[in-house]
Amino acid sequence: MAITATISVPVSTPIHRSLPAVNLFRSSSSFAPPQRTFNYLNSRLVASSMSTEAPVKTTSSSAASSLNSGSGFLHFAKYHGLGNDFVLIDNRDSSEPKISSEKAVQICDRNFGVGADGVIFLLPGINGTDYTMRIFNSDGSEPEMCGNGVRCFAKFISQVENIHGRHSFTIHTGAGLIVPEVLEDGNVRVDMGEPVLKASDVPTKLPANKDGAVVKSELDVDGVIWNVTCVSMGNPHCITFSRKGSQSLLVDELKLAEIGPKFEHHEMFPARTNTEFVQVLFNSHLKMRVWERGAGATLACGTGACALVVAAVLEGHTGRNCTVDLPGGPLQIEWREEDNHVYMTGSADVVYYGSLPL
Ligand SMILES: N[C@@H](CCC[C@H](N)C(=O)O)C(=O)O
Repeated sequence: MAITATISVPVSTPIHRSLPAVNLFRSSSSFAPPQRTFNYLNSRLVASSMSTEAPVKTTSSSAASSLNSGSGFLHFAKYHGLGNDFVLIDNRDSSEPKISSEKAVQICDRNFGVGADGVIFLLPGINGTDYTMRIFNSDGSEPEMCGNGVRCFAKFISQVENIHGRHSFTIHTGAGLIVPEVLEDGNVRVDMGEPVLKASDVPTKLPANKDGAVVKSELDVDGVIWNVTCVSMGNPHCITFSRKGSQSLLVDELKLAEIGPKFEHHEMFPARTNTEFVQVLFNSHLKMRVWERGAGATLACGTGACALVVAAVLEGHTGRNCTVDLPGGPLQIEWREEDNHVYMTGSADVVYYGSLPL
């Protein structure tokens, strides 16, 4: 596939190159502040009562108005959350993604495409939510959720809807209701809902303990026994802090590309799995490397960081409030006792705007 792209870089004097003439990032006249009451069908998550300050919506945005579209072009924004990078597509005018999973694979290709860990679609909300998020991994598979992706998604909505100040949205995802809040400092705090520990729901075939969970169980990967805990944040995660009989992992020494795929495709994980290799630095500070289902080694995984803090608490390594160092930077994760929800706070940044011939 030949991909040619036009890009606009978000600097103070934007570079605008030959973009055709219809505003892609249309200012939505139907915008209303995020709703707080809705009838949501997926009961895994409960609506957050996060308070927000009134967002400010202005009439124009230089970044948004720099993106003009014409027929035959796919316009996108490239974002990253700690180096976990995504192509975001404004899909508010349709409930079906504008491009196929095959096209997403081509776009994600780092040599022949734009290059990304996934493609994310901003779709109309359903079940009373403000918006729907769908995502294709770089291999074309569709995961239920993406933590770094949802922070990028929130910043993307702020941009296309031209909202400033502190504000939050309700997002329908394959993992249920997710509530990101864009903070004054530009970081995004996300109510990621409750972790799922029941083995069959993660899903994993590993034998469960009396509570139905897989905590510090043994997993044989090509003759090496790893101690693993399995957690779903809507998508499946296998977390390991050590091999059997050895001390805490030194994650920088792992040959991730060699061992990651063996976890991902292990017969104990019928829906494949994301795997987090974790080193305990202190009782509130962890370091991780990740091998993602459908995307391989990435610089960060938000759902993975949430899942590994849950695993760290269950295994007795840390308290419920941790800093997680990922290859691309830190995330602050809290597994709150009062509501059993996991909260993730971190950055999300636009890289550039572009357009591709369809
Ligand atoms: N990078 C993401 C997770 C994306 C989905 C994952 N590859 C899967 O298939 O479950 C994150 O930040 O959570």
